[in-house]
Amino acid sequence: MENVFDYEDIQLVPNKCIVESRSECDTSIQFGNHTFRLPVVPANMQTIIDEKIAMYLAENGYFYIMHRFQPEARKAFIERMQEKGLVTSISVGVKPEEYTFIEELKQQELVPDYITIDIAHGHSNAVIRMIQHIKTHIPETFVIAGNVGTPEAVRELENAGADATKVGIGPGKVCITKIKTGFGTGGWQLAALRLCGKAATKPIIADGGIRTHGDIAKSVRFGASMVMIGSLFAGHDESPGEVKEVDGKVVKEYFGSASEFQKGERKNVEGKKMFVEHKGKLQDTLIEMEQDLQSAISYAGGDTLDALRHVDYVVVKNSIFNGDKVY
Ligand SMILES: NC(=O)C1=CN([C@@H]2O[C@H](COP(=O)(O)OP(=O)(O)OC[C@H]3O[C@@H](n4cnc5c(N)ncnc54)[C@H](OP(=O)(O)O)[C@@H]3O)[C@@H](O)[C@H]2O)C=CC1
Ligand SMILES: Nc1nc2c(ncn2[C@@H]2O[C@H](COP(=O)(O)O)[C@@H](O)[C@H]2O)c(=O)[nH]1
Repeated sequence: MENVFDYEDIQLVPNKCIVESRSECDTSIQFGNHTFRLPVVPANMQTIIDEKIAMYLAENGYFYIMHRFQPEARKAFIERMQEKGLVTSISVGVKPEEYTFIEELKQQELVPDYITIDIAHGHSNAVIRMIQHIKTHIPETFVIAGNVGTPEAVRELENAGADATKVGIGPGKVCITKIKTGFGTGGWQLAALRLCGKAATKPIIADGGIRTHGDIAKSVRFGASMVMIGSLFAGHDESPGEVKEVDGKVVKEYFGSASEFQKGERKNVEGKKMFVEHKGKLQDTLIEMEQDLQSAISYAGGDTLDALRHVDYVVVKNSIFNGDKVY
């Protein structure tokens, strides 16, 4: 495979600025039937999102995807969001009970705006069958299918009816898939995104491996409509998860959805737990992301996200931080 690189190997090349202030740059994105403030979505993981955060995000114009690890809570969640006129966005798996769940959503008029099929190895007949099941029973729902790491998988899931595909096998901060199986896009996630983006005819979500806000701009440059982020959203005041003090510093837990902490057993474990430094308010991070992305758009020489999609780039293998550890 040629042209393999990751986020830290790439720098985007600036164009002449067309705005007087970065605040003129518009970071909004249309995704499905809705427009969101940022092309960013917190990962659908139990230590990243809960109902309170989902509501905050929806009320403030951000996209969200609720996780699927409290399956029995999903209907009441949809109901509460619908009562408030908010976007509804949930996750499902592929086990037999999930088929019944989809049928019940239809019968009980609890059709969500977005459903994400959240599976480790999304290039599979199990995911194709679930896409088709959702599209048969609730065709109006926007279906995000994943995760995948190849152009073939993107095409196959799109052909099965997916409205968007999620790209990233193993680049995540708490991922150990690459170590346990030897497979994935870890270390070349941005190049995999580029290949998938070229094959896609519908939106793609870049998932995993985002370590700096600049990586969001790079993801958009290489084809992402939306960027899913876990670790940068972990550790906030609002983040679910255990808090503790280590060496006088407050830290919060962040664990993988395929970790034994999530699964409750040590079987097919492909995720780990770590503690991240406490980061303050989620709102402050979202605002900083928006400002950094506005700045990126200004360097791209435009005033909307589209400007980022056409900028030139250079490969500066492992050198953009000049040896500094910035994250
Ligand atoms: N983005 C990523 O790189 C990764 C993400 N994850 C996250 O971990 C969570 C758990 O994922 P997952 O294990 O798929 O969910 P589930 O535990 O719900 O498994 C879903 C179904 O797929 C089967 N399955 C899982 N992996 C494979 C595989 N490699 N080959 C064949 N069948 C498989 C499972 O059977 P059985 O368990 O019996 O094999 C099960 O029937 C998800 O939230 C996922 O996003 C996990 C790993 C990688
Ligand atoms: N291989 C695994 N990947 C996982 C697991 N739990 C979540 N994930 C993926 O990571 C991203 C978040 O990545 P980050 O670099 O932003 O922290 C998340 O969206 C999932 O796709 C897991 O247990 N194993």
